[in-house]
Amino acid sequence: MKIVFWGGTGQAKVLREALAGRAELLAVFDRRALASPFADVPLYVGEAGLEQWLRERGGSRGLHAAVAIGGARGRDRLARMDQLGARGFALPEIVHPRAFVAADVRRGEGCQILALAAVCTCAVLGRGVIVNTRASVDHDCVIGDGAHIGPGAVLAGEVQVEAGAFIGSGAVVLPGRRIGADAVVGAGAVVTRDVAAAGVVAGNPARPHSKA
Ligand SMILES: CC(=O)SCCNC(=O)CCNC(=O)[C@H](O)C(C)(C)COP(=O)(O)OP(=O)(O)OC[C@H]1O[C@@H](n2cnc3c(N)ncnc32)[C@H](O)[C@@H]1OP(=O)(O)O
Repeated sequence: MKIVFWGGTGQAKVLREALAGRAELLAVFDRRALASPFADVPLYVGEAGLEQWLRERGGSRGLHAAVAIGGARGRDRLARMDQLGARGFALPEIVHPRAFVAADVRRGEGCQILALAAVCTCAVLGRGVIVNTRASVDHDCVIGDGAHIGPGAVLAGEVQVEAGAFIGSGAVVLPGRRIGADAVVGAGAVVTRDVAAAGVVAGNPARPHSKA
């Protein structure tokens, strides 16, 4: 598969490694004028850079794209997926060969499931979801579009994570809890109660977090 990435930072490096030997990376795009993260792949800046590249190449026919935007920026990832899809790129899922994904897991386009992650039976992943390195999504979890389950986070069974939410590294969410849309769960938090939409929680047990 021939692929381009939108996003030229750490997530791009991780995605390329996840695809090693299975895809040819042709170009990286970013809204900022960054140095390319790869010595052998050029970085083009912004929409204008993408347009120029497509003109030179003669279009997006047969090409794939992945959006390498992580952190709490799930809405940005989804918006960029929409733009690339509208330009004719296919948006494949990227599953690291050393991730475990149960055969019955349903997942939307453009999901990214990284090394040593586990996604267990009857889980449902929306569009553009990231299950990051060594994260665990247990049985019957439902993860909304654009949500990001951070490195090493653990979702017990039947957890619901709504669209755009971000679960920080190493957080634990107890069975059946609901994390509202666009909420942020801090690194290492232990979530014992539901989290409201757009809420930010941290600590053990997790409590609403505000800047000091
Ligand atoms: C591969 C990858 O890297 S994927 C990306 C993974 N990224 C993460 O997991 C990051 C998750 N984000 C966090 O945990 C953040 O710190 C948040 C969202 C909880 C808080 O962010 P901010 O409000 O910007 O926190 P800020 O850094 O200003 O710290 C404010 C206070 O909260 C404390 N704090 C920050 N994060 C946490 C946390 N996770 N748990 C407990 N306390 C925390 C800080 O120590 C600070 O306390 P102080 O004022 O007494 O020194």
